[in-house]
Amino acid sequence: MVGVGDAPPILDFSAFYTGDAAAKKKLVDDVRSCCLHNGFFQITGHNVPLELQQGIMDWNKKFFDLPLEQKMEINKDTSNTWNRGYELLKSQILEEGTLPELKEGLYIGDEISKSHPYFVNKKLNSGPNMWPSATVLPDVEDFQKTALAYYYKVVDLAKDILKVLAQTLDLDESYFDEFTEGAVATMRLLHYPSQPPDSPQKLTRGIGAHTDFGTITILLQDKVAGLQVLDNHTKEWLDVEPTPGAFVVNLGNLMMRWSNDKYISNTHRVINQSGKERYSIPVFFSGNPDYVVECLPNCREEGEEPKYKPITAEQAVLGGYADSYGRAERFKKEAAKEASKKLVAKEVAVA
Ligand SMILES: O=C(O)CCC(=O)C(=O)O
Ligand SMILES: [Fe+2]
Repeated sequence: MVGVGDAPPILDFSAFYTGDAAAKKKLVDDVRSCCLHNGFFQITGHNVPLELQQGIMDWNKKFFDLPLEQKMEINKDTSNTWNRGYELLKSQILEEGTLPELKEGLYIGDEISKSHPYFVNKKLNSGPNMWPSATVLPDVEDFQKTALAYYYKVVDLAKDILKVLAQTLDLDESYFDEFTEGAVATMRLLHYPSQPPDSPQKLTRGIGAHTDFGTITILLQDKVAGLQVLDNHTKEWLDVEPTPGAFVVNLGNLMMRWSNDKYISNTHRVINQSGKERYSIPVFFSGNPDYVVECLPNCREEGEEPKYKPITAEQAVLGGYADSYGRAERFKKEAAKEASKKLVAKEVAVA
C-alpha cells in the first residue's frame, strides 16, 4: 500500500504474465492503491527489453545532437498538420505564469500512410511520421526501426496495464478491449537542457506543473533526475528517481474523468537543475479516438449522477492541447509586443 508522502512505488508487473493468483491479486491491489492515491506508479518486470529501452534512448540523444536547422526541416508546426516531428525549445507552457519550457521534443506515432482512414478523416495525431532525411542522418533507418519497435512494444504494454486497471475496478480484464482497438498513442522524445544558473529559479521549468490529457502515460527516464510528482495529500513535491529498466506509469485526465474522479490524474513537473542534459520518453496512450467515454461501472453510487457528460477520447485530448499550446503562443505574442514597444521607445529616445 502506498502511504502519504511516498514516492510512486516500483511494482513487479511480471505477476500479470506469469504470477500465481495471489501475486496477480497483489499487483491489482497495489495498482488500485496507487490510482486512488497519486495516480502514479512504476513498473519493472514488463515485456519491453532493456536493450530496446537503451536503443531508443541512444537515438533520443543522437537526434537532439543534430544542428538546429536540420531538426527544423521536420518542424512539427510547419512540416505537417498531424502533430508529428520536431518541437522547438520553449514551445509550450503547461504551468500558468511560468516561462516557456526548457525542453525540445520529437513527436512520433503509429506509422500511418496517407490512405489510412485515420489520416483521411484527420483523426487525432494520425499520419506519417516525420524522420530526418538520410543526408542529415545516414543511419536514419536504424532510428526508424528502433523507434517504431519501441513504440509498438510500449503500446502493447499500455493495453496490458489497462487489463490490470480494469481489474482494479472489479471489471473483466477485457473491459477496455474495445477502447484499445484502433487506439492512438503518441510518443515524445524529450531533451531538457540543464537550466542555466542565471535563469529565474521560481519561473523556470523543463515542463511546468500539469496533468496529462490522455488515458495513461508510460514514461522512460534516462539517468538524470528531475521529474517530480505532487503528493496529493501533503502537497509536497516527490522526486521520481530514475530506476534502470523501470517505467513510470501515470493516469491522465481522461482516465480520471472516466472514473468519475475516483482515480487521480496527478500534477507533475520537471525541473532540471542537475547541470546535465536530461532525456526522457513519454508515450501517451489516448485510446480509440471515436470511443465514447462515460462514467465507468463501479465509479458512482447507485442513483448518483455522473459528474461528466460523455465525450470522445479525441475531443478530450484535443481540449488539453489547445490550452497548453495556446498559453505559450499568447506568452510569445505578449513578449514580442513588449519587445517592440521597448524598441519603439528606444528609437524615440535616440531620435
Ligand atoms: O520528462 C518527464 O519526465 C515527464 C514528461 C511529462 O510529464 C510529459 O511529457 O507530459
Ligand atoms: Fe506529463
